[in-house]
Amino acid sequence: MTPLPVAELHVHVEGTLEADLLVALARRNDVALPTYDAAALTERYRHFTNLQSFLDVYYANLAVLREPTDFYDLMAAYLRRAEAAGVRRAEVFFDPQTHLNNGIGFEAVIEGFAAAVADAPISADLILCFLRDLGPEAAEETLRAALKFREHFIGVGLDSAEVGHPPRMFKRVYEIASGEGLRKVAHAGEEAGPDYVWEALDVLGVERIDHGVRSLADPELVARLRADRVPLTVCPLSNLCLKGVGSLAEHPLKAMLDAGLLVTVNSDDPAYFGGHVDDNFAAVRAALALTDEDVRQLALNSFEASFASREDKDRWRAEALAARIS
Ligand SMILES: Nc1ncnc2[nH]cnc12
Ligand SMILES: [Zn+2]
Repeated sequence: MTPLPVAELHVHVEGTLEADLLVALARRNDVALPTYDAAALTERYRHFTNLQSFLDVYYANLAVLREPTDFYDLMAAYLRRAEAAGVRRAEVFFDPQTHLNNGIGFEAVIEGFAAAVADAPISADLILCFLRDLGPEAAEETLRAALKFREHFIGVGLDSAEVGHPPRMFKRVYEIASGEGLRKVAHAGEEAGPDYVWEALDVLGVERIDHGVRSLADPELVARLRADRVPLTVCPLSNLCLKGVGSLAEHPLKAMLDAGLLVTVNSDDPAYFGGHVDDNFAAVRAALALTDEDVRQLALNSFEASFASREDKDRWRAEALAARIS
C-alpha cells in the first residue's frame, strides 16, 4: 500500500529514540539504564499520566547520546522511517539544552543532526527548541551559541513543561530570532489553555501553533486561527498517551477540521506514543470516522503549513491531490 504523501511538522528527534537504539547506545557509551530489556523499557511508556511524567523519562534516556555519530544515527533512523511513512518533508525539532546540560558540546549535537539532514532521503530541516522550564535567560544564551551554526537550522520553537511557563516570558529571545530571519513556532494549548495560544500569536508572533488542541474552548480564538489560517500541528497519539484526551474518539481533531482550521497530523515523540505519522493517520481515521476527503485535506494542510519552497509545496500538493486514499 502506497502511503499518503504528507509533511511532518511536529516531531522531536529526541522523541524518535526507539528502545532498541537506546539500549545499543547505552552499551556503546557505557551509560547505565534501569533495564537493558527493550520490551521492559517500552512497557513503562504505557503508564504516563501527563506531560511531565513523560518528560522525566524522555530527558533521562537522552543521557545515552554522547558522540556526533550518536546524533547522526538518531536523526538518520528517523528520516528513514519517515520516508517509509510517506513523509516528503520533515521539519524536525531538537532540544540542544538537554545535551549541553549533559556535557555535550553544541558542535557535536548540531553537526551530527545536520549531517544526517544533509544525507536525508527526503526534504528536511531543523528547528531549534528552547526548554521553557529552564527560563528565558537560558533560552537567549542557547540561541546566541546556536547562531554560530545558523546555516544548520531554519527556525525556533518552544517546548517542555508548559503550564507555569507562558509564552510571554520568551518575548525577547523570539525578537532576536526574528532579527536573524528565523521562522517561529511554539508549543501552546497542549496542557495550558487558550490564553497561551493567544500569547504565542500576539507576543511571540509565531507562524504555527504546536498542538493547540485546547483552542476550541475559546470561540474568539477559533475565529482568529481560521481568519489568519494559522496552522496547528496536532499529535493525536501524543494527546492520548499524555491523557489530554480520555480516548481517541474524544479527540478534537475532527471538530477542528470542521471548524475550518488549518490542522495537520503529526507524531510528536513516536518512540514513546505508539507510532509515527502514518500510524497517527490510521488511528484517527478509525476513531473519528474521517472521510477520504478529510484525510486528503489533512495531507494538503501539511504541505500548505510547511516552510518549504513554493515550488516544492506545489509539487507535493499535486501528489496529494492525485493520491489514492486507501
Ligand atoms: N509533547 C511535548 N510537549 C512539550 N515538550 C515536548 N518535548 C518533547 N515532546 C514534547
Ligand atoms: Zn511536541
